[in-house]
Amino acid sequence: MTPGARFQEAVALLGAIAASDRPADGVASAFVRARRYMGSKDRRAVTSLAWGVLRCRARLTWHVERCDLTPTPRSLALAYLVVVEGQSAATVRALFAASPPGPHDPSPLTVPESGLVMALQGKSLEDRGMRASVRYEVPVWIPERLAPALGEALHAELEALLAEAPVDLRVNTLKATRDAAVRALADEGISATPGSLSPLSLRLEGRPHVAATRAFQDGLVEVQDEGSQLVALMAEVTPGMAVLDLCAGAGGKTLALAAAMENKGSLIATDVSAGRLERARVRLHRAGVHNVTCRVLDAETSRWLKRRKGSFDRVLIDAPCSGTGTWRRNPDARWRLTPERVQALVAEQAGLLERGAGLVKPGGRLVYATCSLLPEENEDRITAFLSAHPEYEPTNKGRRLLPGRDGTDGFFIAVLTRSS
Ligand SMILES: C[S@@+](CC[C@H](N)C(=O)[O-])C[C@H]1O[C@@H](n2cnc3c(N)ncnc32)[C@H](O)[C@@H]1O
Repeated sequence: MTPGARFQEAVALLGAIAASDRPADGVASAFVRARRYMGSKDRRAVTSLAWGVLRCRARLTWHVERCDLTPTPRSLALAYLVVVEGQSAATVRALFAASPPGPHDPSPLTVPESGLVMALQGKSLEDRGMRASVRYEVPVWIPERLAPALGEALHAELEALLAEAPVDLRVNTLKATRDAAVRALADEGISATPGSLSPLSLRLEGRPHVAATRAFQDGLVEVQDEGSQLVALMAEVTPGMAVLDLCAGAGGKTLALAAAMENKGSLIATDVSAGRLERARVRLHRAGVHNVTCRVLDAETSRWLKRRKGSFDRVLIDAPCSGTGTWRRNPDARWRLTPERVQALVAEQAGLLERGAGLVKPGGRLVYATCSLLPEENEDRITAFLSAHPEYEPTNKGRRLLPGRDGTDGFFIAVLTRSS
């Protein structure tokens, strides 16, 4: 494909992402699958331009609007080429110069677009005139909602959310030690160094294709953010316990809990999503886990759970949340979050805490976690829960993990012990 055609496909991909309410990576996969004429280099170029634009969409929008143009996928991509990649006006014009244009080439530059390309020459992405929400690429209501929790760290943490997340692995202690996993990865040309927060974590150099390695396929390692590993560690499960992972999803924490339990005792993994639990089953099999029962939460499972009141040593609620702590990974997720959605999530979280509370046995613990940075999903939920549940005492009222300070995704983890 010509460079112009790649530009045109990136614009089409951005349009498809904007028109869909599905996550951008899913839209992108379907987009490239439907275009067999794209080779692997074309795909990389197209998605890398589209992702680049998404990562600085608010700042590019600011620049485009200052030039009196409407921000569209095409005007934003043009602005990206000039402001972020520093392309000259002549190089940009050359993308549109195919004569005659091929079927995948872009339509000629319009006069206002040429003006935009000229006006942006030499400009940098950031500008003192941008307000915080533009500068940090977040919805306008976000900075003031995060300020009470982050205080002076607000700007540094918003900045950290703009960076790309590193690739972290958790070593599966059912199959390997951390040293053995490092050696196995090194044999496959992957360099990994121990993380500093979790004794099981490895941080990889670069972004290798982990799923293609023997170490991964043999279940020695799983991809998991170090913060996510800490959630499972803070549950302090031991072999032989009865544990419920109420919102198990695709099993990230379940896997870590099962390894800590050394495959002994009972671990029930429930979720409302059958598809996610199916993915969990595949991962549990690869990891050599055999003390887990996966159950889709339907009316029957709910009745079954009710009969298990007061019977678990640990109940983990890895709650559905805004995911604000994971924005490094999903450049478009931040633009899909609304205050109304947060409100709905808060109600779900309160409901899940109520449900989990009754299932813990006296002396057992309820572990509540989110990958959110918003106080209403975190500290506020725990305060409200504790005031309604005198039978619970905080063992840890809430530990926060922050991308800037801790180098992990943003997390909140509270551990509450049932006294009676
Ligand atoms: C943060 S994700 C869980 C991630 C998972 N624990 C992991 O480590 O991979 C939240 C999960 O909660 C599930 N969920 C949403 N509402 C639920 C409910 N009422 N009961 C149980 N699970 C629910 C979602 O389907 C989603 O998989």
